[in-house]
Amino acid sequence: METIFALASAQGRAGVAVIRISGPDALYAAKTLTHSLPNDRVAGLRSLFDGSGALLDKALVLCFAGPHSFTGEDVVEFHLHGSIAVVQAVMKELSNGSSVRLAEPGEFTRRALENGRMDLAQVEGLADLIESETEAQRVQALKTVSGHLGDLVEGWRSSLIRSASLIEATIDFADEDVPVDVSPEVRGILQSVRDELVREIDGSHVAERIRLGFEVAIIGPPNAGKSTLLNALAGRDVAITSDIAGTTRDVIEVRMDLNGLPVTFLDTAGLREGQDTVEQIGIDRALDRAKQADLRVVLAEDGRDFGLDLTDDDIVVAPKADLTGQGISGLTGVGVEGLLKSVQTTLSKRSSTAGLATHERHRVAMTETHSVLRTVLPLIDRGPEHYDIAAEELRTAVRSLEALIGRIDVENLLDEIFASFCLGK
Ligand SMILES: Nc1nc2c(ncn2[C@@H]2O[C@H](COP(=O)(O)OP(=O)(O)OP(=O)(O)O)[C@@H](O)[C@H]2O)c(=O)[nH]1
Ligand SMILES: [K+]
Ligand SMILES: [Mg+2]
Repeated sequence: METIFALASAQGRAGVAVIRISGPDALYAAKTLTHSLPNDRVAGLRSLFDGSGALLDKALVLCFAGPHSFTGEDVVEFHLHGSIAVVQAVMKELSNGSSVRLAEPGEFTRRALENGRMDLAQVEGLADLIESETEAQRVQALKTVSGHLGDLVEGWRSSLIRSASLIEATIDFADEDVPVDVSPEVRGILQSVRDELVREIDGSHVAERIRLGFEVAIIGPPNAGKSTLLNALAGRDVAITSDIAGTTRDVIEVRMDLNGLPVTFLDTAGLREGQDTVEQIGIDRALDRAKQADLRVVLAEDGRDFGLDLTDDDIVVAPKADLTGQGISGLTGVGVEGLLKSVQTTLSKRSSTAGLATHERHRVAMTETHSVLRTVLPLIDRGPEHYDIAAEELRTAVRSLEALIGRIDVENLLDEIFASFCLGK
């Protein structure tokens, strides 16, 4: 195993910059610069020297002997002065050593996974935590990093293995006069796994929205004031507004943090019979995005739904309240605060149903498992002559769950997952 190093903190000027070294030669490589190392897990101030004995920086040095480290290997961290030149000098000195090389993006985490320090869902959670921009995203990602999903899946996995073993034992003793009837126990176990799967599959949709952000589409007829409203929501001039009907054509997105919830507001083309091809394309896009959005804000007086099958949660509000005395006005700001409140209330109510699974990959694996259980449960009811095939099906489901937490079939997933990691993680 090669020893790797990388800047673990962000590029550029900062109070502190952290360089991390991991691998069998980590302690040796660090000692080449510091001449002496502090005790394991105790921070020590050290001078760092280059090969000719010139001072590179004074740094806080931390050693973590494997396997009790992030990667599971020997790890050393240099907490340097956060200067571009200092980081460059120390990186250069490390590169000069023959025993270490620069890490690839995500390589530290990859080693943590390979050494069993994290499961695959935790790795995804870590990537999400690094990406997190709002409070709800932080809280959710931290839950994933803590391994709650892995624990749940491990529980399902052992339940399925136990069920398979129970029915396999019955097959082996099928010749005996009075084989024990395992079906009540197996049925009980499988039903409870099935119910938990349903709950988690349901909850994964909202969890995924929290991870990626909710979308709220502003729609309505031309000149209703949609772009003006978007600008008021954003607090800056994002979209072009004018008294010309059909001003907006592309969908314009503004990301916001609504009291911890990640929400993207979409300004869209005014809905009418398009006057030209380009406007019509914009209108088609508007309808498309409005359909896919988590919530719609309809800026219209007459309660038209534009063929969108509005839900109870969708908000219909009259425009230009300053002229009519009711509704909302992007121009004066009347009702804008209230709109943000009701969007937030609706989405945070929805968020409370979020489950532990946060990625489509999780949902696919759980759905596969669920569909196996739907096949297996009737087989159990139909009696021991069907146990053979039931046990085989259960083994398939076990493999889906193992793939979810990365016990098997990880290789093809890793590159994709780690592609999103930054250098030094
Ligand atoms: N009095 C008043 N005028 C408004 C209000 N909101 C927008 N307007 C005006 O209405 C006109 C249209 O506003 P836009 O924001 O461009 O309307 P839009 O719905 O985005 O229009 P399209 O993009 O063409 O569909 C502009 O002249 C705005 O200044 C409002 O709350 N009150
Ligand atoms: K307009
Ligand atoms: Mg507009």
